[in-house]
Amino acid sequence: MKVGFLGPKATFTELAVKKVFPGFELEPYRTIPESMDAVVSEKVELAVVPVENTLEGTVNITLDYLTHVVQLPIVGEITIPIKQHLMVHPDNQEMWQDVTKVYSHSHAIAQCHKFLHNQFHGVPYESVSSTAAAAKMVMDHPEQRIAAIANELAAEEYELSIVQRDIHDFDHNHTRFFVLSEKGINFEEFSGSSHYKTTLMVTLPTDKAGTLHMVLSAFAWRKINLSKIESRPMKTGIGNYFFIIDLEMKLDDVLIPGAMAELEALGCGVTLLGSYPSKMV
Ligand SMILES: O=C(O)C(=O)Cc1ccccc1
Repeated sequence: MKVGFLGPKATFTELAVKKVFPGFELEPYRTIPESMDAVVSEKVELAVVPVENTLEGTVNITLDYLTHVVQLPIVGEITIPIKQHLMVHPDNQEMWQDVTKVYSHSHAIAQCHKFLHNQFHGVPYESVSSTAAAAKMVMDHPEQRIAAIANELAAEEYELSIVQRDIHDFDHNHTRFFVLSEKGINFEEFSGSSHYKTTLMVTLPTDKAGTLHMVLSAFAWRKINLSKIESRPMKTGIGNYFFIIDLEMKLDDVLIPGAMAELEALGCGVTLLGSYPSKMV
């Protein structure tokens, strides 16, 4: 089975993939949407995509592409700890404090804002497609005094020197990844986890006051725990939003279908994005 992921080699996404799919054939893609397209066009059986980080919140491109462009079932969730390190080309190791630019993925830069503000005040940073792409760029340009923020594996892969370890601003830095597949993968087998979540996409009717309150109460009186509710733009006009709601339970025959029917009776649109085991590595 082939797994698509945000490349190049040694991204955090690849780390997440390797934790639960060791020995699988890996196919790196330049962007998150390209890795999802590869599932649709059957170049890979599944894709693993970052969806939320503890420090920086939702990876908007992932949720937006999943809700607006491709319809891929979420079959699993992987959460891994994230440790960010600052790395330079070995030629520039001695003068690492004189770097003229820092490259990384926008989420990684955001996770290290305090560090960058204190240690590299005034030094510009630039976001690139992934942390590993930044590391590769530093490897390819020893003549430039640039640094990358990336993980340990990237430092090894691209033969860079880590000059500052653990530069993320808060200790509890984790990222959640979705496993997407149309192949009816049983993620419980791969992850060994039987802790399930269910994710719904809910649109509200435009003309009714208090609908969000009623949506929440449909879950509340059934004692269905919500682990996340996120609003995202419908992209149809200012103020038009839909909701992504994560429920802390497996899709059953009674409670979730009952709640979904209640939301539909309120005039909401409800789509099941997946009911899947959640693995914390
Ligand atoms: O750029 C990467 O390595 C990714 O996999 C995306 C990402 C970036 C920062 C934290 C978690 C995932």
